[in-house]
Amino acid sequence: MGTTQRRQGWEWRVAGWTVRHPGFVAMPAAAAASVAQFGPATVGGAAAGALAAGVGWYRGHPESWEAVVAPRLRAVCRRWLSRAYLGPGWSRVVEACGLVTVHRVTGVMSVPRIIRIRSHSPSTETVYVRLLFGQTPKLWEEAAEALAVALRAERIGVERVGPQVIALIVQRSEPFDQVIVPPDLPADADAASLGRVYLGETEYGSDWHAPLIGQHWLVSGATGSGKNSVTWMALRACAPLIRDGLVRLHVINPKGTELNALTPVAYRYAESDGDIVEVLSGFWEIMQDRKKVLAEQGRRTFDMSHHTPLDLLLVDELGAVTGYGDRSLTRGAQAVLPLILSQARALGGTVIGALQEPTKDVIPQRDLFSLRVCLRSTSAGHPDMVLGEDMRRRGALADEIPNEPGSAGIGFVVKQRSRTPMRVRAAYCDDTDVADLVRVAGWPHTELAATG
Ligand SMILES: Nc1ncnc2c1ncn2[C@@H]1O[C@H](COP(=O)(O)OP(=O)(O)OP(=O)(O)O)[C@@H](O)[C@H]1O
Repeated sequence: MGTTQRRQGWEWRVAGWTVRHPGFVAMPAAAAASVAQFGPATVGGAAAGALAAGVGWYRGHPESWEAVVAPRLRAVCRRWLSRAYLGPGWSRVVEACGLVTVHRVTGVMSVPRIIRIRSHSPSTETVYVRLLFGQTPKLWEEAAEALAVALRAERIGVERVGPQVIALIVQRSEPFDQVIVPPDLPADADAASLGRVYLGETEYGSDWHAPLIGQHWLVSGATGSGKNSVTWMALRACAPLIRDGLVRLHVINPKGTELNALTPVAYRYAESDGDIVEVLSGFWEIMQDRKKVLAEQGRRTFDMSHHTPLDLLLVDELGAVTGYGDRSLTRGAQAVLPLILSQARALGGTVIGALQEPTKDVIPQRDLFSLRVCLRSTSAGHPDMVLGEDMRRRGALADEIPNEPGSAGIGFVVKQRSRTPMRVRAAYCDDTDVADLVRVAGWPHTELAATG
């Protein structure tokens, strides 16, 4: 086929645009047809009625308006009123960031097309883009910082959506400007759901949930980043189950701070090196016994019951326990912790570990933690270390979360399906909430609480 320097005719380009955006033709056409059919007064009356209904909805039921209408309205405004996403503006942005291609012979510039925009929260929008022939998602990941400057965004994450399609997560401002208040404690064991524990909110304005049963969680963050808020939210979900003996807490608290509030409700509690090794070994023995019980019962999966409760191991300062603590401690911990992490999930053992400095030697078997949360970190290498390779480049800028009290509890997790980082904020339990939790979880058999 020959090569020409002529561009495609404008009428073809207009026709293509119209096919891609049928609403722009269909809506005026429908309005004109309605006026012709029913007369301007009837159509005007219907439009005024619809407007009044919209205003009524906006004023009368803000929650459903925010959930249903606001994201759509925001998306339309961003798409068609923001100059950055309109034809020439978007071309300028992607050209400046080196994301266009230029035909070798004709010199015609091809611009990646915006397929659609979604805006689930006022601070964040998701821009779906069709890649040009020869482009890779990685190219866009590498240009993310330049794109953020060009679009005047705080952060841009790049998510692979499908063949030739990526989503740019454009964070315009901090989505979390308020402390998130935890929901009420579950009234009884039936109301507690460990398959879907409420942890806080996501940058899209939706609730952040994670399963606890059959999982291990890892929370990493610099000092003062709010690591314990994730642990407290897990414990809130468990409170009535702890009271009823369906969940048992094994608490390892080398720093001796904050988690010591759990002493009255812990099944086992340890602060000193010797006690820590003993609690870890005891936990592993329980798991081995559980293996026998399940085998005797001919069961392959664990069901929470009084006979086989969920054993929840909380390890504050995992780094000290596995890495930089006294040798007798780290050697003892390393003898059993990898076994616990690899085998306990199916046996009704769950681990929640918190650490400050995520390095290879202090995170034992990172991939065995199914939920990994990276709160504010002190190094650009930490997000990848905790969340997985390339996560910082895809937008998990945990090292850029400001070091100030207003940012505590904010961090990143990885969306399971798309392997993309998502900004989240954990709800915050203050001292009164912790006291309530301990009161509700108050276990009648505290005399069994062992070490510590
Ligand atoms: N989820 C949250 N939302 C809002 N503020 C929070 C949240 N979590 C903690 N904070 C605030 O941040 C402060 C520090 O939190 P916290 O001590 O739990 O951090 P940390 O990561 O456990 O620190 P360290 O490693 O030093 O123990 C708390 O006193 C509280 O005021």
